[in-house]
Amino acid sequence: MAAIELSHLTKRYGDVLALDDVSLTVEAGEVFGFLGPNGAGKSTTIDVLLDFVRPTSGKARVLGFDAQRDGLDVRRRTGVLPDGYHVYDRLTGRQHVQFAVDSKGTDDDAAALLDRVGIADAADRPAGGYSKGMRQRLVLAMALVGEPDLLILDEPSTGLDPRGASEMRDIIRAEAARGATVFFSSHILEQVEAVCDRVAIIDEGRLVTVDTIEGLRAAMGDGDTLTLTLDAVPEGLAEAVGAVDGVSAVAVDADARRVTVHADGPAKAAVVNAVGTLDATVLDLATSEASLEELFMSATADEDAAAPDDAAPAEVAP
Ligand SMILES: Nc1ncnc2c1ncn2[C@@H]1O[C@H](COP(=O)(O)OP(=O)(O)OP(=O)(O)O)[C@@H](O)[C@H]1O
Repeated sequence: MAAIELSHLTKRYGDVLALDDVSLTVEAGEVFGFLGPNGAGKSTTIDVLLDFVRPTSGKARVLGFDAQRDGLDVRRRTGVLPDGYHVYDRLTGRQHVQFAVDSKGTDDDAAALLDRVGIADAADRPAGGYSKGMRQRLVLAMALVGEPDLLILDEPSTGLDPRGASEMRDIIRAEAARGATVFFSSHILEQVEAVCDRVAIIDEGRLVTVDTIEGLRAAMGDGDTLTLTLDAVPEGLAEAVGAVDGVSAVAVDADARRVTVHADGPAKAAVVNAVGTLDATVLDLATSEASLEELFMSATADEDAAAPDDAAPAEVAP
């Protein structure tokens, strides 16, 4: 059974088309990343899944239930870390988690959950005095109550330091290992890359792509960045390298005597050969995989900006 099934989901707020005909299936047990820039429609999608917002048209099924008709059933089996959750200043961390335990009617141990998210020491302090990261951890503990079948995490790393973000990833992995489906939104790409089975990219309400990270990389084609350090920058370097088949961008840093090239696999050797025909010696050579950041920028860029111009290679930052 699919954990989440969106079919032709559309949401309008007056003139704003927040979701535009979004169809998407998340399988049970998947860790699924929902990526997109600010205002893309991520929170709106999550709000529809939880029936906080009604779609203008289209359908959402969650854990086999109609999200709009059986919202209560969905919420009973789902743990949610909402965007911008406000804690109750005067209640302690323990009271918050106990409240979630009582509301869901489970027998979870509040202290154990607070320990799991790393704030056991602060369990009996009022949450009003918690830092942003501690609040985020507290709300995560509440989301974990009752071993939910589905965890919906809206920007889960907000406010977390690197260690907190790493612990968040460990918890996501552990929840998936237990059999839960995890659906989380983010614009922090490393978070997604580190834990996700698949990723959807949404932009301006439209689903741009749904794929694995590896699939995304393969689809982008012109994968790698090649950096050559030379003994000198010869005349016509950018032109010679830019003319190589498979090169999509060239940048020359004359001061550092460095040329950075965006090229597909076979083109890399041809680039080195092209430099060899000029009056220059290659002192050093480094390649790196296209980062998810580049993939994301490329997937959400305007079509004009995304398309490399073969005739005149665009500059890329070295
Ligand atoms: N209640 C609302 N009334 C009017 N417009 C709204 C409302 N909620 C969202 N929108 C608009 O819908 C679009 C999608 O917003 P949404 O909050 O879903 O984006 P998001 O991807 O979650 O963004 P962010 O990463 O900034 O949280 C935006 O243009 C936003 O201004």
